[in-house]
Amino acid sequence: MAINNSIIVPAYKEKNNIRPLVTRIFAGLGNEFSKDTEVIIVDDNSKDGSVEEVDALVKEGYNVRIVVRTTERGLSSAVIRGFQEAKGERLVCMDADLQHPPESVPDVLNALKEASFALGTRYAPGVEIDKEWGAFRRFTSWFARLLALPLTPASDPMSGFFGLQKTVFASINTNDLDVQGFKIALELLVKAKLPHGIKDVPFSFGLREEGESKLSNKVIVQYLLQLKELYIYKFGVGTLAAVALLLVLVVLFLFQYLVL
Ligand SMILES: Nc1nc2c(ncn2[C@@H]2O[C@H](COP(=O)(O)OP(=O)(O)O[C@H]3O[C@H](CO)[C@@H](O)[C@H](O)[C@@H]3O)[C@@H](O)[C@H]2O)c(=O)[nH]1
Ligand SMILES: [Mg+2]
Repeated sequence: MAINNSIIVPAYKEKNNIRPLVTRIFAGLGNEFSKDTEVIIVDDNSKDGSVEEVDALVKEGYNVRIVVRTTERGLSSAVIRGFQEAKGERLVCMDADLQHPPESVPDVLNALKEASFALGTRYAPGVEIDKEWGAFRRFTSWFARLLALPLTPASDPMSGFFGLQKTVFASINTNDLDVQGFKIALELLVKAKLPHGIKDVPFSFGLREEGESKLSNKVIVQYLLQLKELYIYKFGVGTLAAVALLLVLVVLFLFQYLVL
């Protein structure tokens, strides 16, 4: 049967999460989607048994494959690679560590029946947000969203759980995308043409139980640099404004070193 849906999972040292992730995705897909969906794991040479785990799942009949990159690293570029490998007309991106509920994948696929972009959002009525987060993490998350507000009206542009139509992805020149860092959804929301708009898919961001987060200070700096690029891309900001923005970014950079 032809594949209509591709679930792309960037993964680095996620061996223990791969089995529960893949089995829960397919269990959640139900009759409508399970036959025409593939899962593509894009692994950056973890060498932790992830390849063997995927081989075992393939033998059990799951439509999953793993792309191992040996010369590149990084979440966003891994997602782009997965989109390029995908056979489906509907593309979904989600993390390997089960923080994005596999059972919500059908909601993303259903949203893509109408919308160009389906955005998993942690900021919607009735959604539980990050119960374990302290005040400072909540503040930085809120502030990071505030900085992105002039770029996109999307409710959660920092989300790593989203979907888009293959035609939307095909209309972008991937060389125009900044693939440093974690925020590939933001990049796509600003640069892609979305003729049928964005549909929110509320979800509760779970806790990582296996493995470790790869979020680092470097990722925060990459986000700030990405914002600067996107402001210039969108507004063609003049020199003065760009310098002002840079100053803000430098202050923020120092701020997170002083406070963290
Ligand atoms: N291939 C590859 N995968 C990576 C890399 N770095 C991280 N990943 C994978 O990307 C996913 C997210 O990484 P985490 O380390 O779990 O990130 P996080 O701090 O939980 O961040 C998540 O939440 C953010 C919102 O708070 C999101 O903005 C972000 O995109 C991500 O979904 C995981 O599946 C992880 O294995 C990399 O260099 N290469
Ligand atoms: Mg995580």
